[in-house]
Amino acid sequence: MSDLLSIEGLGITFGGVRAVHDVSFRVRPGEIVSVIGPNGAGKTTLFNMISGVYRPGAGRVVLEGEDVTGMEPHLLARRGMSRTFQNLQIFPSMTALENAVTGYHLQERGPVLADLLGLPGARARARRAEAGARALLARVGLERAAERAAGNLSYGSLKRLEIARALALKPKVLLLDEPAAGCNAVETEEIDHLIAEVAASGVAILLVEHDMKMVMRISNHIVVLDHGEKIAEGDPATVSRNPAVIAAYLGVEEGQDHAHG
Ligand SMILES: Nc1ncnc2c1ncn2[C@@H]1O[C@H](COP(=O)(O)OP(=O)(O)OP(=O)(O)O)[C@@H](O)[C@H]1O
Repeated sequence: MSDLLSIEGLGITFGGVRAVHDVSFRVRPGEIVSVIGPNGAGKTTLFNMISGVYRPGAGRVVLEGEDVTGMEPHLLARRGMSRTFQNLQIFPSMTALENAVTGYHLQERGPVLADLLGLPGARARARRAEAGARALLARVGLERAAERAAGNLSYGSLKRLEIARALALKPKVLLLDEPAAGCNAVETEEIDHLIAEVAASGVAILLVEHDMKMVMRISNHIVVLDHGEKIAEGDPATVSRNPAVIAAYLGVEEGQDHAHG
């Protein structure tokens, strides 16, 4: 299968510190690719460059053969790349349904004035968005929470709500920033299933996640960063046996790892 997303030599420097340097990898439709690495390895920075939050200092982001480097997040979303954030960006006083509906607004091209003026079509659009949002809530297992204030939902439900909202954009690639952070084992497993189901529908998933068990369970491909550089990539079994990866996680300098057998 051909590449959907191609990351080519991405790099960025903050005040002389090389946060990410020359990172390349590819993501195909339906594939789950995880970016892992110790704290400060550059995962979030890499994500922010891919999703248009930061403009890379070097390299390219290519989406379906088109150079989208540094494109603003809302424009990327229209081209099929949507993301969630490490810190939930849910409106707590709004219902789950209203939060899911907000996902549709990015998708629409300029009907806001028509909506404000109450022109014909606005109500039909609102109905379509609501029906779509209800279907998405069902897809993430939240149909019965539709009318509840988001602020009263469990953490795991909020994480699923955020994924529902990102799915409203009908992404071809979905970037998930720590989808299991703060979740208990049961909630993490529910998110596992949801991610697998979304990938099975053909959406490419790119995720940053600290929960290593989850990463090993669900990833088809893992990219490992350390000190801003890619030190390994491959399937979970290969990556978890890689001495450089083990050393990075143990904080051992390269060359000393032999001492550990
Ligand atoms: N906006 C910024 N300004 C200056 N330095 C930054 C900025 N963002 C990140 N850095 C630095 O870049 C490096 C990579 O940080 P980053 O947050 O991307 O790592 P990470 O792998 O996501 O870490 P964690 O696992 O702790 O979330 C770190 O040295 C960090 O201090």
